[in-house]
Amino acid sequence: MEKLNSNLIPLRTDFTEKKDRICIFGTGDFGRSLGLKMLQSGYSVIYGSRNPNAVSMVPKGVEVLNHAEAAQKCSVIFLAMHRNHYSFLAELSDVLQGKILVDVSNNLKINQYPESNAEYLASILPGAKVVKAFNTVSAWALQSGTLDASRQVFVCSNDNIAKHFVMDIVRGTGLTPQDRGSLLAARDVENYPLQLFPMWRLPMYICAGLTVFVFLYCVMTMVVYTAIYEKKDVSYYILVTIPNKVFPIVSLMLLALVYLPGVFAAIIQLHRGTKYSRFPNFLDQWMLCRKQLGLVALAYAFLHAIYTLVIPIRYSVSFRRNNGIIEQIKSNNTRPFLYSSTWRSDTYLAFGILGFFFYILLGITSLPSVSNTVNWREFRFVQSKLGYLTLLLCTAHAMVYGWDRFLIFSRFKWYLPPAYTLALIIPCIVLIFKFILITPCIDQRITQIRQGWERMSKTQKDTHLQNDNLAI
Ligand SMILES: NC(=O)C1=CN([C@@H]2O[C@H](COP(=O)(O)OP(=O)(O)OC[C@H]3O[C@@H](n4cnc5c(N)ncnc54)[C@H](OP(=O)(O)O)[C@@H]3O)[C@@H](O)[C@H]2O)C=CC1
Ligand SMILES: [Cu+2]
Repeated sequence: MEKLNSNLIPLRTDFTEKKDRICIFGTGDFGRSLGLKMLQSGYSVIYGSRNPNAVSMVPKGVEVLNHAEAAQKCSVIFLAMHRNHYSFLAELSDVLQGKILVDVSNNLKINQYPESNAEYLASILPGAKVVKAFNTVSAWALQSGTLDASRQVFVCSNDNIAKHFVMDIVRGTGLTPQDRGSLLAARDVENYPLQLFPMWRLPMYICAGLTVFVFLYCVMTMVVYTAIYEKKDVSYYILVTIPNKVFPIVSLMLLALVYLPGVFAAIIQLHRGTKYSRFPNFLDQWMLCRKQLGLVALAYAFLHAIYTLVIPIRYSVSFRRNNGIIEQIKSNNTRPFLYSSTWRSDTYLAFGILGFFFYILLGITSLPSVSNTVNWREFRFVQSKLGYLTLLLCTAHAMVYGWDRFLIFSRFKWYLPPAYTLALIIPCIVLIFKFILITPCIDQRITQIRQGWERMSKTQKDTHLQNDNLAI
């Protein structure tokens, strides 16, 4: 304790100039914007530049000195320059000894260098306290004050005190610091601004692939087939009828794909008899993007609902309806009221509405602001139990809608089933396996595996049995 205090106290007194003086090396875009922001937030700013006398455009009222002079006056120095210029800092190692150096740099490509810029800086100046921060906010955002994107600033360093000091500066400028740990995290922090929706990429590819496939399949089975074999032109299906098949079909497939990896994982665990082994890489990736898959599925379900609502106002539909009435009048023959059709249409509509309702509920609970208000068990209950219920209702909705058009009743050839029968394959697999997995003996086995039963000692097993109610 004694030793710890003697280490900490002198350091803290070193940096008592909080809200006082901050040094920025580099008078480029970022250096100028950061300086302005610091001034507005109540800090005084000194710039370190190669040509102190030739510098223009820096905020009014700031001092511009050469690097060594500027560094001497401050204990915190922001390096607003590119990594390839860091080498000259080695000459300043004496004056930078013990100072906090904030590395704000970004690269042009992900993993451009073998080590992160911050670690590289720390290797050039072993005597300085390197902190990675501010690289996730743009110069433009700092200057305009409209931080449209994230206000979060990731901060990491091997020196805890220096890190917390910089986190206070971040707070002082109205931004939100997020502690990312040691400099080992710097590589991820540097890659972060270069990423473009990394978690959305796989779901988007899957969604685009399925959409194109189902669309072409529908065009072939509905438009081309009818044109060739029935000599009828129904190409107008392409704008509403076919999209209103593609959206629900792909939505149902995607929702099933959210739950399929869970089934695979359970089967793998059952097969291996332990949960202490890694899943194949593809399954890991798949598990990680389930939320995004679910949200795309929800968006498609929305489109399906909207497309369905416009059906009555379509010309082709009202024409057929009116024509039907005229036919009946002309032939003086009233069609009978079909109870089976009433039941069928009401059933699939009811399943559809309830399925859509739970779909939306699932989407809402995945929003961070909502999921923060429920505990882990509640979240799991909603996402898993309600998720399967949604899948069940939506699958039932599709089955009842098209049951008479199923494979064997299809007017198409057996090798060209209607697209929605294809769509039912994955949901049915998931639901059947889920049903098998929740049967008591298999469920118990999975719970044992998840609790690492085999690896436990007798006493551990006893405690587990006592705590059984708490088990997942
Ligand atoms: N622009 C942005 O939106 C963001 C930038 N960053 C990072 O901030 C850093 C600076 O970016 P930015 O301001 O846009 O870049 P600029 O090219 O606009 O400015 C870089 C500054 O570095 C200094 N410099 C240039 N060459 C040398 C050298 N050979 N030796 C020493 N100093 C040199 C110069 O300052 P002087 O002439 O005064 O010496 C120059 O103005 C980069 O690492 C970038 O990745 C991070 C987040 C956002
Ligand atoms: Cu539907």
